Amino acid sequence: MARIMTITLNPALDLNADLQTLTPGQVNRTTATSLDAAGKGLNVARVLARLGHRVTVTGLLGEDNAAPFERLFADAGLDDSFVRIPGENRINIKIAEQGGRVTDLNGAGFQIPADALKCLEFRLAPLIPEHDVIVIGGSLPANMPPSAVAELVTMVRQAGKPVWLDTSGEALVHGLAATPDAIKPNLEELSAWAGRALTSRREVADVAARLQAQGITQVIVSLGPDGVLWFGPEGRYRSLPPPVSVLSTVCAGDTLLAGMLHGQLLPGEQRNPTQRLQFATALSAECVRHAGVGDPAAPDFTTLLDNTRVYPWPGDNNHGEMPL
Ligand SMILES: Nc1ncnc2c1ncn2[C@@H]1O[C@H](COP(=O)(O)OP(=O)(O)O)[C@@H](O)[C@H]1O
Ligand SMILES: O=P(O)(O)OC[C@H]1O[C@](O)(COP(=O)(O)O)[C@@H](O)[C@@H]1O
Repeated sequence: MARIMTITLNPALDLNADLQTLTPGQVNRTTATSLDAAGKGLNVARVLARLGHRVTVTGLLGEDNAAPFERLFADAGLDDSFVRIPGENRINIKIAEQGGRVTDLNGAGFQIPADALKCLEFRLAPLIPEHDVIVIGGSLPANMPPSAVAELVTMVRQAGKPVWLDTSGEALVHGLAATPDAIKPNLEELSAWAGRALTSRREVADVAARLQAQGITQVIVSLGPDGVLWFGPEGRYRSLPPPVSVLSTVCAGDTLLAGMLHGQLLPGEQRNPTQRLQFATALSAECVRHAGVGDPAAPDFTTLLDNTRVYPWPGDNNHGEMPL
């Protein structure tokens, strides 16, 4: 199995609260709550570790409430290379209603010391060559300039290693300019980058083609319950997960990215694109049935897999005009 390093610049404790229906401005009673160490790079790392990979987790970690993160590293078997900084990691609130709607309240994160990025780069320099792929995931701390993402993407590329990026907003704008190997925006994030709402497959395909022409080999666009549009080196594919009963969609995107990266790392003879997308999509559908990341060991995972559809999507017909 591969060695992967994930970078989380702004980790979070996810306060997951489940309830029937949220009534703003009222006292609401939850049916379940949990506080979990999270953040995009960490969630990706958890899935990859479950899939048998050796994973190093790094980034910046606030030392005042580091304990739940350190417990996760130990429990999930993740190699901890986080740079500790003064202060607290943020708390992100995730309100999951019975109907499947999730409301996210994501914090801005800690203020980082002036030398934090340099310290991290110093930590990363010897680690990057030891890993097969680097994943950069999530937002940036409030006072970190978005150009930091471009700096990190460039650092990995210059070391000759592939880099996968999952972020949003200005950090995505800067990160894309540095040409990562793969990205996994959802439709909203890609639309924000494109500067307009993308409402048809053709519009998404046009944006993906621009990114691929720039050198971003894989553009994985997630569409929530409508699955995935994948623009990769082997062609274009569309996947559709089976209907599942949704408890919380938090971590679905991170699970999808981890599943796609796992497929990429399989030995050559197992790297069938249809099966890889099918696996990653089914794993992300598994994820939304409960809190936390997707579980490939779920007892009915094979059924989910069998019921996940993947369609090659040739460019020479009018499918591009289809709504998403
Ligand atoms: N309601 C759902 N039912 C089944 N699968 C889902 C559902 N929501 C998300 N997924 C799966 O998880 C993937 C990622 O979800 P999405 O919400 O698009 O990402 P993000 O969490 O990054 O916004 C989707 O592409 C899909 O495969
Ligand atoms: O860094 P950001 O963009 O605020 O996102 C962090 C949040 O995203 C998550 O990683 C979940 O992401 P996905 O739902 O996209 O998989 C949460 O665990 C975390 O609270």
